[in-house]
Amino acid sequence: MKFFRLLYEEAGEGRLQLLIISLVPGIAMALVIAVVSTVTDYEQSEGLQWQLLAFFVLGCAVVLFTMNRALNAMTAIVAGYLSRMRIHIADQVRSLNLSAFENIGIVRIRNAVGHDLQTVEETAPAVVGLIYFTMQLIVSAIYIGYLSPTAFAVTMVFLAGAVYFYRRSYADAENLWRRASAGEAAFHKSFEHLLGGFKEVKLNSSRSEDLYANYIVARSELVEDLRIRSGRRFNHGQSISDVFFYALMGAMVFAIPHYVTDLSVPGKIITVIVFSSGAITSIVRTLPMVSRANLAVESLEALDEEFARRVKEAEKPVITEPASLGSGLTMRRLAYRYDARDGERGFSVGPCDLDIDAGELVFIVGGNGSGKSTFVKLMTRLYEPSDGVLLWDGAAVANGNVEAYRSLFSVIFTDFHLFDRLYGIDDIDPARVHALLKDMQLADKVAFRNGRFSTTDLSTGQRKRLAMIVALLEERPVCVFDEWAADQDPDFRRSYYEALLPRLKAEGRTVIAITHDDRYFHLADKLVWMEEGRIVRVDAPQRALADADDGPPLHP
Ligand SMILES: Nc1ncnc2c1ncn2[C@@H]1O[C@H](COP(=O)(O)OP(=O)(O)OP(=O)(O)O)[C@@H](O)[C@H]1O
Repeated sequence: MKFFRLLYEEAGEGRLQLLIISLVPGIAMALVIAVVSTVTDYEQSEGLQWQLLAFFVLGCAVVLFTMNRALNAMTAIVAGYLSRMRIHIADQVRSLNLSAFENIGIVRIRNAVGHDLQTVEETAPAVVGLIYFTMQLIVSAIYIGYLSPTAFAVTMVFLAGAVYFYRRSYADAENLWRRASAGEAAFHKSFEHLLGGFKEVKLNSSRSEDLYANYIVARSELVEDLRIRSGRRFNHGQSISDVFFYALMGAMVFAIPHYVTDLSVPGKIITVIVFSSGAITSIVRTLPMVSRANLAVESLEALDEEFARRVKEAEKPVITEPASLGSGLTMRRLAYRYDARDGERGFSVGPCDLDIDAGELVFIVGGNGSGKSTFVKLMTRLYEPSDGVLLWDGAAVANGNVEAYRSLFSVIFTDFHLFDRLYGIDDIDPARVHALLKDMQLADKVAFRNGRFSTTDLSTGQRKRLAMIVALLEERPVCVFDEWAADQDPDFRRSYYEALLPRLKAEGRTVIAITHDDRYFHLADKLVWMEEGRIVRVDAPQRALADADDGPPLHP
């Protein structure tokens, strides 16, 4: 079982010690039960049996002490595993390239960090109990064998029957639980739509009803049905093992006395079996938990394998020196294709040929869905090209320099994320931040204290202005803005095109902006037209204007 293997591996050097302190309480408890069972031999005339009392007290003390140690050790192991896995998953996620991240999906990663790790954490202490009760049963069985080989043989036959039938039910139950887990993932997807699309759902009652009734309720009920069926199979297994158990008791009371000479033996055996019933019940209750933890470990391992397949060593984040752009960027037959989904071919961008000179102001324009954002993700090397070359100052962007290359860019995507603090930007001059807040007309809304903004609860346009402040503070040589002005009022929009972008250019930065604002197209050094994923034309409006100022063009 993967779950046990995981605990074994996580225990590391201390695994032998853990095994011993997990085995000891079960053995000690079985010995205590053996002492208790001798009550049938009790003779009042013999007085208090000091030896047995001492044995009893010592046994109980050993159980308490070693059980406590075993539980503490298991807690430490599992806490270490949890922390290590969380850190590992975060590290793997930041090492993925964007397409790998999109293909794995946020829901799956959240499920691993939340549900799967939590299941492992909750189940691990139960394993100590499982070992304890199993040992108790084994030693009790040996004790029964010592009292009467016949009774031992009968016990083993009944026990084998119970285990056989329980395992059959258990396998069915586990399959049903596996299907329930898959259904659970589908349910969470629908539920994410309810949370993420709360406003849209609130405003549209038929959407609300459809999402609720046909997806959330339907998927939840499917999971409910599978869980009930799975639970029933588990319970069925438990009931059958109980039948064997009662039959065993019956055999001890009504049959075994005919085969033993010492009539105190059946009484002792029954005492042991009665105690064992508690152990069997606990084991039977723990097994479904272990089964769920096993599925959780399977899913964590599958995710980890996917990470291993997709994380490219060369893409692992490394702290790089601030990069600079000397001559510019060159793209030759650069291409990218999204993976096919549901039998549909993925959208492709390219092959694209483009030169962006350092210090240029470049506008990328084109209809919706023409591939502008995808092209920018490819150019910034968030997506790995499926074909072609990308040159940075004449040198190919390849495995060794991709991290450094990415550090050229400050990007504001349309679906940008505002962080709670300025991660990775040291030595910030608060006066500079304050001046930028004033420039962006946010000074009365947002303050900058202790390295963080006082709030990010702002309007869409204001949030974008705050994102712009962060981008400017990064002081990267290339700024990329994806339809930044789309949510700004006309004044801000004008000052973005007529003041901010030219200022960035004047500072020597290269600016690449995706835009639909044709009234400002003339400001660009290069106007890159995209259609259906391809660059169909590149204009040079500023050069055209300069040429017009210099007199009539040579080739009208
Ligand atoms: N994460 C994704 N996975 C698969 N396909 C995608 C993904 N994102 C975009 N696409 C595909 O790429 C096409 C181009 O999308 P893209 O966002 O690049 O266009 P755009 O020109 O920026 O559009 P807009 O002007 O509307 O922002 C889309 O029509 C879609 O089919």
